[in-house]
Amino acid sequence: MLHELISLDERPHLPVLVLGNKIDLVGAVSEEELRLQLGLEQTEACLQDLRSVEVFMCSVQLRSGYIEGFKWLLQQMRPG
Ligand SMILES: Nc1nc2c(ncn2[C@@H]2O[C@H](COP(=O)(O)OP(=O)(O)OP(=O)(O)O)[C@@H](O)[C@H]2O)c(=O)[nH]1
Repeated sequence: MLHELISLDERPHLPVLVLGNKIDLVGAVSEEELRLQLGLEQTEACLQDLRSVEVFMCSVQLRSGYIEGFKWLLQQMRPG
């Protein structure tokens, strides 16, 4: 599903923000593991020039991480 979204020829300029939430919980996966599980390593390698995809680890509970993610998203969507 994520790969289908990322690989879409339609609107290739639109960025994709992946939020890895609940990092405050014991046993939460690391960013590395999340990227691996989502297959984002390969995606980055082959789609780097096509679509921006970024992972931000966060915790809504601790109010951390997601603001940076949305800031990144806004930045990607600014013209120029
Ligand atoms: N510990 C912790 N709990 C969270 C966090 N974010 C959301 N939750 C809790 O996770 C539960 C499910 O939240 P929902 O907003 O219903 O999310 P959902 O996508 O419908 O369900 P899940 O996929 O189970 O998270 C709620 O009890 C939230 O309070 C977080 O960063 N840390």
